[in-house]
This record gives sequence, C-alpha cells and structure tokens, in this order.
Amino acid sequence: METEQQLDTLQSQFPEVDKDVLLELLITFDGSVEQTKLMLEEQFGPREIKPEIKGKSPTGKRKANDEPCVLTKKKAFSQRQTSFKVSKASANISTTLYDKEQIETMVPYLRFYPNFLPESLADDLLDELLSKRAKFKDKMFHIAGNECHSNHQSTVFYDGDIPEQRYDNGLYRNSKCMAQSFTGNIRTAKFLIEDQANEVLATTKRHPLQVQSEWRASMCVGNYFHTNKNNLDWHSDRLTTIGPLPLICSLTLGATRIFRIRKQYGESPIYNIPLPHNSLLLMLPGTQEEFKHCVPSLANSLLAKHPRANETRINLTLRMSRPHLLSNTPSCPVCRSAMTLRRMYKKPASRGYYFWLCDGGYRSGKECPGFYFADLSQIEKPRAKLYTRDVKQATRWLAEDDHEARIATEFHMEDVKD
Ligand SMILES: O=C(O)CCC(=O)C(=O)O
Ligand SMILES: [Fe+2]
Repeated sequence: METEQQLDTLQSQFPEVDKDVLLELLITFDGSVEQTKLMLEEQFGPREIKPEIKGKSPTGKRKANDEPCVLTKKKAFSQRQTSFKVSKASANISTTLYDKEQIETMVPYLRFYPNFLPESLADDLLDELLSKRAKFKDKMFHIAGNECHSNHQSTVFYDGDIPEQRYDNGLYRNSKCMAQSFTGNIRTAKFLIEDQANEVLATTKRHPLQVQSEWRASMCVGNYFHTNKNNLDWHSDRLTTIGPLPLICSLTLGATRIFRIRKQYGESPIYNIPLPHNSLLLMLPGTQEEFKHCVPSLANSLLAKHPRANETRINLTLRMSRPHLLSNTPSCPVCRSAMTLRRMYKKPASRGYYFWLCDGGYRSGKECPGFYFADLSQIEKPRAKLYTRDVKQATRWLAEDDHEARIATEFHMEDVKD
C-alpha cells in the first residue's frame, strides 16, 4: 500500500489525529499500519477494523481480538529496500570538509580538534584498546522481527561502578557484551576531554533540558572497526540514558576513516568528515536531535592507514548519563518492558516532540505498540513522572533555525484534539 493510502486508512479511523502525527508514527513503526493502529488505539480507544486494512495491510490479515501482527521477514525486507531507495535518492550531494574551519562553519553543531591528546597518551590508548579486541562484541538487535548483528564491534566502559540497570544503545541487551570499567588511560583522556567540553559549553546558551551542572563523562562507548569493511549505519544516538540535548565527545584512534553527517529531515547535503588518529569531534547539544551520522564502508572511506593499527580504527564516544532519567524511565503500558526516548522529526507540525516507545521488540523481535509522549519538565528531579498521554503536556524542542516547524507549531495544537 502506498504511504498516502496508508495514511488515508489511518486518518479515516482516527480523524481526531493530525495527519502529520500519523505519518510520523507510521514511520516510527516501519510503515506498519497495524502497529501504528495498535498504538493509536492505546491512546484513543479501539476502532473498528475497516475492510481495506484487513485486505491490503502489509502485515497480512488480522481478526479483531487477535494478537498484534509481527511483520514477516520478506515484507520487512522489501520495506527496508524501499526506504533505502529513498535515502539513496536524497544522498546524491556530498561535500568533504577537511579542516576545523570548514567543519564548524558548515555544521555549527560540531567542534573539531585535530591532535587533541598528548601524542604519547593517544598512542598508549590505541595500543591498549588494540590489545582488548576480544572485549569488543557484535551488537545484536531486532528490526521488524528480524535478528540483526552490527558490522563492527562495540563495548561500553563505565566510570566507577557498572550500573545494575544497563540500558540503551543496543549494547547492553547483548549478553555477550560485558561492560568494563574505565582504565587509567581512558580516565586521563576523559579529564582532558571534559575540560574542552566545558570550555565550549560555557560559550553556548544552556537550554533547561540540558544537563545543568558541569559536563562529566560517566560512560564511554567504544567502537572497533577492524578493517575498512566494518561500518556503522546511519543513526542518531539513543537519548534514553543521556537525555535530550546531550553533548557527545568522540575520539578517533588508529586509521583515518570518513565520518558522515546529514540533517534528519529535508533536503540536506551529506558532509564527509575525515577523522584522523587522535582527533576529537564534539557533537554539541541538538546534534542527535537534528542530524544522523554514520561511518560508511565505501571503497574510498579509508583515507590513511595507521603505522601500528593498519586499517583498524577505534572510536571512543564519551557520554554523560542522567541517573534520574534512568530511574524514571516509564515501563510500557502494554507489555511492561522498558521504553526508549526518541524525538519526532519528519514533519514540521509534529517535529520536536519527545516520546517514549516500547523497546520490547528491539530486544525480542516481538513488536509492541506501547507509546507515551515524554514530559521532561521534571527531568532533574529524583522522582518524577516523565510521560503523558496528552500532547499538550509533551516536551518539545525545535532548533532555532527550524522556521518551518516553528510556523507549523501554532496550527498543530489546534489540530490534535483530545
Ligand atoms: O565511530 C564513530 O566515529 C562514530 C561512533 C558512533 O556514532 C556511536 O558510537 O554512536
Ligand atoms: Fe553515534
């Protein structure tokens, strides 16, 4: 079924929901009308199943009172092919940014520091991480019922105790992936990176949703790209433990590979940023909300081998988790699984709303439509309800230059009725 038809089907059953919101949800549920409908029924009450949904649904037939349908492998695959075609079509223009000035001018959410650490610390850190290769594991997750493995290996380092509740990013759901503690070299690097990060933050306006204290890295995701064939797909980093508007500091060690970044929505160019050994890239607050990034495995994406690491590139991304956010993460109203925090971005009228989505399917492959809007107004409180069913209570953040969505705001509140 074409997207327009899917939207019409949903709109006919949920006339009270704005079409832009329906589209956003349809995309969130990988194009599944059934899953979108189940989630909407959670919010707005059950609806009659219209014949067109039964007959033409991408997930096959469904009787009333049946268990939710799960996408078949074949269907999920063909849907992904479609979305791949779309992203390929808009991916034509790509520009390479070679130095600090070009990077920070073209993508003002980024800060770039070549040769950041003292040389001997960067080399020691690289050698130490190369020797720990066995600790880096495939990420494992499910998309629309299919088990998937990442094409590069990862691990997580924690500063201090490894928390009971390890969650987010797809890493902690993999039993093979044991978290590790910060080593001496990581801690030394962390202090230097924190100083740089806080210096930059001091020059920017702090949003109430951001961390209000000094920025301190409490965890670090390590990515191991053994050869140029190992890649990391387009994504924005999960917000569940690090919260909205996070700062993420990314240190590259070993081979020079291309890092790509593009806006989440609209006609955006793709920027290629070569990241050499010992370069630090800061992704400032708003980067995860507004952009996607990846490390592609193009033939020309390996720009320089490293004298000792050869083709291997190791990346450390330092992050600050927000403990109250973790302890106040809602559980799914449908299946009680933990939920992940995301932000809508596709359509101007709904862009910027944070929401919680059930994560059960990501881990088990059994999809669940659990959904809440996120109310992050109390995010700094130890005990707070961070979810709501009412879009008027939902937290929204829009980029200052997102005029399209800022104009759409006024209309949106009228459009979404109780
Ligand atoms: O390897 C990189 O440069 C990026 C890593 C990354 O995007 C991530 O860990 O989420
Ligand atoms: Fe990332």
